[in-house]
Amino acid sequence: MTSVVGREIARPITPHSILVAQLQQTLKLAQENNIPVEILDSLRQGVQLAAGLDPYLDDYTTPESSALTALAQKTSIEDWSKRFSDGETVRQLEQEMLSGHLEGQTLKMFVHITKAKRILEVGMFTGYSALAMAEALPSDGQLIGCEVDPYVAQFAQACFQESPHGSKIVVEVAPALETLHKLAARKESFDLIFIDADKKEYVKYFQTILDSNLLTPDGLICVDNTLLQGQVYLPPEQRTANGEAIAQFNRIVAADPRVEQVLLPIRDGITLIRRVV
Ligand SMILES: C[S@@+](CC[C@H](N)C(=O)[O-])C[C@H]1O[C@@H](n2cnc3c(N)ncnc32)[C@H](O)[C@@H]1O
Repeated sequence: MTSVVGREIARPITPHSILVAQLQQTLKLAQENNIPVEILDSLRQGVQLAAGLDPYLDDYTTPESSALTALAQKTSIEDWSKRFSDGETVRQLEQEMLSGHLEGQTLKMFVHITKAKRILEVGMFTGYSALAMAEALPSDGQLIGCEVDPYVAQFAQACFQESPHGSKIVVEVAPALETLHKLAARKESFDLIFIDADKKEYVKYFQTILDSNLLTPDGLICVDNTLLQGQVYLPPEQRTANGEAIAQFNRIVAADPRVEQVLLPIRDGITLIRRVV
């Protein structure tokens, strides 16, 4: 489990972990008040069922490599707020951005299943998902990672050097849309594309990828955070700007006749998209 190593425990940022925290708070309130024992028992069972899921998924998913554990640990002890206030990062980054064990192993499995040789990652942060996917690439495979922040790109590259798979990763430091257009102009294409950068630009990434043939004919697009903490199905007035952007992205993908998609409730939601026409 990568979310609890290091200096600080990551705050809940998935619909399920937010639900667990909410249920635990409700149970605490119920215990402090004069609640009938049947209601308390029922609530306790609900908390047990919900709180046991994520640790169980972690326990029965293949462990991450030692290089990934080290990367996650290094990410969790970094003082991201200070890096931002000191002007070292161009935006406020946070350890919760790192996808982690379950999602990393899921992506790695997709690379094995699709036999991808060329991967594009849009939004790399400290490189956890990039390295997880690179571990599944053949020795002549390549992953291009798009990252806008030079500090975190360098942080990731230092971690890649500690892994025998790091040499498969090439980092492009620039706004992702610029990199997508540059790659399209060079007629490059990818078997697997992982989208995980600016939520407000997801629609543009998706449309650029399809319109510019950046995806190979049998290629797979994986999109992260498509549940956005549950905001996409909560009442619209409870959505942040990112929640609204993802709700709109999901509607646009669902209405696009060029693709078929499935939204998996893994972590904060991963949508798999393939081109059909
Ligand atoms: C959620 S994090 C990526 C997490 C990473 N994929 C992982 O699984 O550990 C998003 C990253 O996208 C980067 N980003 C945000 N907007 C971007 C843009 N327009 N172009 C490139 N990178 C961007 C951020 O700097 C951040 O590092």
